[in-house]
Amino acid sequence: MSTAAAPAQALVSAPALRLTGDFHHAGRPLFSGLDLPISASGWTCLLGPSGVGKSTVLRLFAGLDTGGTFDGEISASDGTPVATRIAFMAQSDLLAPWLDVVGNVTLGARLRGEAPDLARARALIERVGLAGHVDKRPASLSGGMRQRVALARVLMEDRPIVLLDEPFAALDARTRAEMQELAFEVLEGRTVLLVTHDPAEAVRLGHHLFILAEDGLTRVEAPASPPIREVDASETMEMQARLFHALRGRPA
Ligand SMILES: Nc1ncnc2c1ncn2[C@@H]1O[C@H](COP(=O)(O)OP(=O)(O)OP(=O)(O)O)[C@@H](O)[C@H]1O
Repeated sequence: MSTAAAPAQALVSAPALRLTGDFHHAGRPLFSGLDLPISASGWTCLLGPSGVGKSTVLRLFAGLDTGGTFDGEISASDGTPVATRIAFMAQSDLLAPWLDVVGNVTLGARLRGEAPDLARARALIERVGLAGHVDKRPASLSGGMRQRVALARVLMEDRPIVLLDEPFAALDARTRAEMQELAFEVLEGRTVLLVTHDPAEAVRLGHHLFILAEDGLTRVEAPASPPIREVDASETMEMQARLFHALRGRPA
């Protein structure tokens, strides 16, 4: 097993989270009376139509600007602040164009004034399949390669709470499956909130599944077997079909 699979340090326990409340953009409600529980030390997947507010939910957890007004509460089961314990991978890769792959993967440590763990960074870069590209800048990488740099960067952070906004969306099918497996392995024990449009991905990775729609939040029962699940297992495929129907507004 690669060294990248192991946490950089002993994991501080990962809390459960909860977001409750209302959110408005320019006086218009985006969601009202939302109550989203995120279980400790597992993967919660959030699906739903474009523009319904999934990224906004992630940004609220991360304490980032949303351009709107939130009237509610974000809490952790251990009673300590959430935003300072988060690693966040946004929908756009947000790579620094002047840094090479190693520089981008170790950016968090550098910004905090810490010495980056270069061995761990290089191991993660190898695990995301970019060992031959360490000296390249983002402009000379494909979209899928840039997304893998951003994935390595968020895995490098080794935080108890990890927010992922469509982290595998730019990847081809094979690489996507491999990166799902890598993320699931490296993030073992973390509290993970994954936003995805892909029912197959949600069913493969999720301990808990939610659909956020214009009329509110719906919990969809995940398969009984624990993730990470085989793509072609019958219960995975059956659940994927049910989730797909639920996303189309039909009974799950
Ligand atoms: N900074 C902003 N200022 C004004 N409106 C915004 C801002 N950011 C998002 N919105 C609006 O808020 C709504 C929710 O956006 P959000 O990105 O959270 O949706 P989403 O469910 O993640 O969508 P997608 O699946 O397409 O990524 C959208 O209608 C969007 O137009």
